[in-house]
Amino acid sequence: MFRFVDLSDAEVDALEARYGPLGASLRELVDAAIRTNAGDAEVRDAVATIEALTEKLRIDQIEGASGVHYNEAGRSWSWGNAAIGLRNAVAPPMDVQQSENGDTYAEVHLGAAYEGPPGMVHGGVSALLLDHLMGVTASRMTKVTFTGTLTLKYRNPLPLGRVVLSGEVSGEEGRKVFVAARIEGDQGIAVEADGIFIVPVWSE
Ligand SMILES: CCCCCCCC/C=C\CCCCCCCC(=O)SCCNC(=O)CCNC(=O)[C@H](O)C(C)(C)COP(=O)(O)OP(=O)(O)OC[C@H]1O[C@@H](n2cnc3c(N)ncnc32)[C@H](O)[C@@H]1OP(=O)(O)O
Repeated sequence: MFRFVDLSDAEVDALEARYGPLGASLRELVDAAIRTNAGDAEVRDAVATIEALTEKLRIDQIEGASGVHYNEAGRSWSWGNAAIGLRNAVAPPMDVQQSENGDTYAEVHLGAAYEGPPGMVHGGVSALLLDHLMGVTASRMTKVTFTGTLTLKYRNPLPLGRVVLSGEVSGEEGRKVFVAARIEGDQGIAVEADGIFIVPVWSE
């Protein structure tokens, strides 16, 4: 489930330098596909080019999904993750910063690919990003935690653009870690979240 890989941090950096630009250019492609006004011929040509690229990448593939990896130094990476995956065009990708006291913070730009109501961030996208940031907050990247219960209050619409997430542990009780978090845009707090994250019995 969490796979140990015998790679140094420098080797992981080199792989990220190879695949990071691939994810970034795919995100550009997604945005361009949503916003293009190109005509029939241009779009047909684009489809053929994309299909050729897909075939090129299919030549050598892993079995199944990307998984969550960690190395000797305690670094963890999950390049397919829906919220933070470097190689996943679906992921913004969010970069979660953790301060020494464990509080978390992330600044994310959400463009056209994350729209729900017109010009606003999709509520499920807010939930996705909060869930992940809160999972990191609960785990402190030192223990496995799964989302048990997530409660969200959508207080105000969240315009597309720059958003800021923050979270902190609000309590602990046995294998339960309580986390509070929020997401805000330029007009203030849009979503408030409370979560109960559980250290699964099998991970102890
Ligand atoms: C090798 C080490 C490497 C470490 C490196 C770390 C790297 C970290 C990497 C990445 C950071 C994290 C980023 C992740 C972010 C994404 C988060 C997600 O999307 S998670 C996916 C969605 N969630 C699920 O799929 C859960 C599905 N449910 C389950 O698997 C189980 O139900 C689970 C684990 C939640 C509980 O199972 P039980 O058997 O362990 O727990 P029981 O013994 O029943 O309960 C323990 C206590 O928890 C409460 N509890 C149980 N389930 C609860 C729930 N759903 N809500 C609230 N409380 C619950 C119970 O009432 C009990 O509390 P009482 O001790 O009696 O006070």
